[in-house]
Amino acid sequence: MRPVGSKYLLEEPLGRGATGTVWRARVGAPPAPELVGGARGNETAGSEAAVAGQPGETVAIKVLKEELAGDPDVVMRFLRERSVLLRLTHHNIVRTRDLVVEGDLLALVMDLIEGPDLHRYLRENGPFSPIAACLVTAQVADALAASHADGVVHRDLKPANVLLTEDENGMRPMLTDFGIARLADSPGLTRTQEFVGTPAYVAPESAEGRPQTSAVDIYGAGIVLYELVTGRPPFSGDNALAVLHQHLAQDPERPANIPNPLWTVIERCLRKNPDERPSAVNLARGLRTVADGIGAQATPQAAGAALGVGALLVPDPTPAPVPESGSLAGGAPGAGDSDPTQVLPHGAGSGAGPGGQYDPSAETNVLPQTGGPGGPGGQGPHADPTQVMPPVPGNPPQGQSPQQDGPHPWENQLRAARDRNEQTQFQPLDPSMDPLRRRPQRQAPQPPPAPYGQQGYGQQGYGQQGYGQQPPQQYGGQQHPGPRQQPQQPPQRYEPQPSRRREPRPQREPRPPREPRPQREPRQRSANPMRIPGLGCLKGCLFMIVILVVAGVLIWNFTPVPEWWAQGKSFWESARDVFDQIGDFFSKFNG
Ligand SMILES: Nc1ncnc2c1ncn2[C@@H]1O[C@H](COP(=O)(O)OP(=O)(O)OP(=O)(O)O)[C@@H](O)[C@H]1O
Repeated sequence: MRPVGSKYLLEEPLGRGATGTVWRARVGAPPAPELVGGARGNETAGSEAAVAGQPGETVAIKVLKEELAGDPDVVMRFLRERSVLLRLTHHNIVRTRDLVVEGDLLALVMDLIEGPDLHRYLRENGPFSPIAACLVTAQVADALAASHADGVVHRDLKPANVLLTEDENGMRPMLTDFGIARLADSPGLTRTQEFVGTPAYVAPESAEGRPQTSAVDIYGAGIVLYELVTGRPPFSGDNALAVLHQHLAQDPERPANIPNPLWTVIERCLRKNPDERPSAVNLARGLRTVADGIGAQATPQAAGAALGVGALLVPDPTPAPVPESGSLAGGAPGAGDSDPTQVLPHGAGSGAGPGGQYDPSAETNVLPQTGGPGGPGGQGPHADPTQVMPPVPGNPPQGQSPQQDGPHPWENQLRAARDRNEQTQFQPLDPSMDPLRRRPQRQAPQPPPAPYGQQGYGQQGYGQQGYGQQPPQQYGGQQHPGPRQQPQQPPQRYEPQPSRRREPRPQREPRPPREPRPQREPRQRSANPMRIPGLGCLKGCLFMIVILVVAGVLIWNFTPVPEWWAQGKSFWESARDVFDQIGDFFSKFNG
């Protein structure tokens, strides 16, 4: 096990994304009291306290990729975002417990969520019923409302970033990866042309490089909602550029099974103009109204309210702005038109018609060439637009940014944060056990999903035939039969099942708390504890004097110096004599 920070031990990788690897980890023994004191002394001003975990408690730790951790801008953002992320607590947000800076390692410590993510759940269980989709997305919107109120925009909302856990009310979606898009959005990284993003969920303004606000998250929520009811995102294409272009220019196709009120919500969220999208609060309210009104058992009033949901979907008059809006595709206006990350022409905005004017070959310096399936970023005819874009090959060396030339403005904070974490109690570590040396493998492809009823989250869960038909009590105790349900079935709750994502493992014994180490005697330099100031220097002087005396005696006895001295010759005359004698010697020898 590898220690991270002063108190975390990485155990096993849970998965890897574009920005780093998530590990299951354990809180280790608390650091010695004097170290804790030292740590507090170094805490950066104004930062929130990290969540103190219990020894043995399991957590999830996202270790950011090296190229992120090596970028001074990312480190700067990491430090700046610390208090924001630690403050962000909500029922539907995965809590960030700590941010660790240790040497070149940056890591986010989070609560460990045992359930699958929504992407995996969808793949294994198929689409949700409209009611279930509304209720899940409403909770995601709750999380967004809380974060937007705090000025935090997620910017990478997608099913893979919604983890599913369960509580006494049933399954609970929890939004994770807050702030990660912001960290990855470093000028240094975008300059090296690494595109970090997921084309299927990118809002038009992000794709086009316009300023972004919290409305990008509403767009992402609209895509997620669409995907929950249909099983696929609305826009797909041969390559990422084609997908991005559809976000800009194409309206989503309406599937047959979507009730009118639900389509109203989706259509509003997917408006190209961010100012026309509802606020997160209104989205949550609208979705619950729709869920109440579209079931077979809905009252006439609820059905009427659902039909009028459009009136509820009022846009946010003051959307939270995305600071330093370096976009996925290009710089915000004013941010520098020469931004090499520009991929889509500014002119190809919402007004651009299908088949618009943009020439993919002209703006591929960020997006990978669509050279073919399997090629970097070339996603082929069956490309999955939900995949994170791979980095472009042939990038210049990572982590170069202008700030690297001079001292970074956040250097002091960085040093303080590193000091704070550098009291790690290192334990002897078998290299073969070091999880950071073993590159975590992608999880093996899962077997095709078993039929409903045999799955962990299947029939009794949130799936197409589960949650949607028998929503849990928390939603007013009413049943909301969706179009695909059989209303006669007794209400079913989501039963906790072992996650299909990870093999069940034997319960570990909690480690007994470590014995306090015996206090060590302070180190002494000599047997004599009394220190005489200047003694070291005096010893050196005496030693030099002895050497000079010995050298003098040797020169006097074994060289002709005393002779020269007696004859009163100068140094140069003596030296000339010596050379003459040597010359005579050799001429005699030759003769
Ligand atoms: N707090 C957590 N608890 C348990 N598992 C988690 C947690 N956070 C992430 N995971 C899992 O770790 C895996 C990788 O997560 P990560 O966020 O890195 O992936 P991603 O969202 O696909 O990528 P990225 O957001 O970097 O583009 C996912 O399968 C996710 O389900």
